[in-house]
Amino acid sequence: MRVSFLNARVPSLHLSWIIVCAGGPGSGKGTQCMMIADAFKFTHLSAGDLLRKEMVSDGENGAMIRNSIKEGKIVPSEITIRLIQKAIESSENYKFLIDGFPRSDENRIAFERIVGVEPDLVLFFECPEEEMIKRVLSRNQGRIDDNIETVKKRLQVFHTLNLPVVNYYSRKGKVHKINAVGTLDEIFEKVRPLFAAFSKDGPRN
Ligand SMILES: Nc1ncnc2c1ncn2[C@@H]1O[C@H](COP(=O)(O)OP(=O)(O)O)[C@@H](O)[C@H]1O
Ligand SMILES: Nc1ccn([C@H]2C[C@H](O)[C@@H](COP(=O)(O)OP(=O)(O)O)O2)c(=O)n1
Ligand SMILES: [Mg+2]
Repeated sequence: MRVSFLNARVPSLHLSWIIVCAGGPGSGKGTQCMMIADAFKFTHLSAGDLLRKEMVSDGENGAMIRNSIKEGKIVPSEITIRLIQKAIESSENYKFLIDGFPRSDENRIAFERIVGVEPDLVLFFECPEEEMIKRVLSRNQGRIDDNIETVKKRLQVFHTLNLPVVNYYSRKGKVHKINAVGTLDEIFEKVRPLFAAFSKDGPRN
């Protein structure tokens, strides 16, 4: 177990690789992250999955998280960061793939302030809007936000809040764009070469 670091800048996280996965709803982030995590031994942390788990727990924020997700809005950063930190803390790994976070400049700035690290690489899955809508509406996971009304709101949030984060990291030379149209394997073959640099286990130098 790592040394506890909630609400503190943690030296051990500075020894980890952090890769962020961005893209609109249905662009295939979760699917590719699972394939990457499996092939390259990354710990996959989906911000949406962590929030959905918290939503159904007895925690005090459950109702608020449910409402935000239903409305396609971004949950306050402190809540999401706390869940991500807890997941990192309980891991022995030094390689993290964070899926769907940061999703706004507010998310990003709070993460930098609280955790004190920046991603090493940002994968950005580019997908046409009609394709994203089609995929979300046929996802079939019983999610309260996979309906046309909420998807439209999420696409709006993607343009106004998510893309500025991608643009910020792009200016820092950290973004790698991937065309997200194709079969799962075709997309994974575009992702694979980027991970050659992260194939070693253990702490980074
Ligand atoms: N390349 C692809 N082509 C077609 N369908 C896909 C592709 N990648 C993922 N999907 C499907 O589209 C839906 C959304 O994918 P998901 O990985 O959950 O996206 P995201 O996490 O970006 O919302 C899922 O039902 C998934 O099985
Ligand atoms: N950083 C984040 C990530 C997700 N959320 C909320 C708001 C999002 O619409 C939902 C669902 O996110 P999720 O990443 O699971 O959605 P997609 O995989 O892109 O379809 O969770 C958030 O508030 N903050
Ligand atoms: Mg997802």
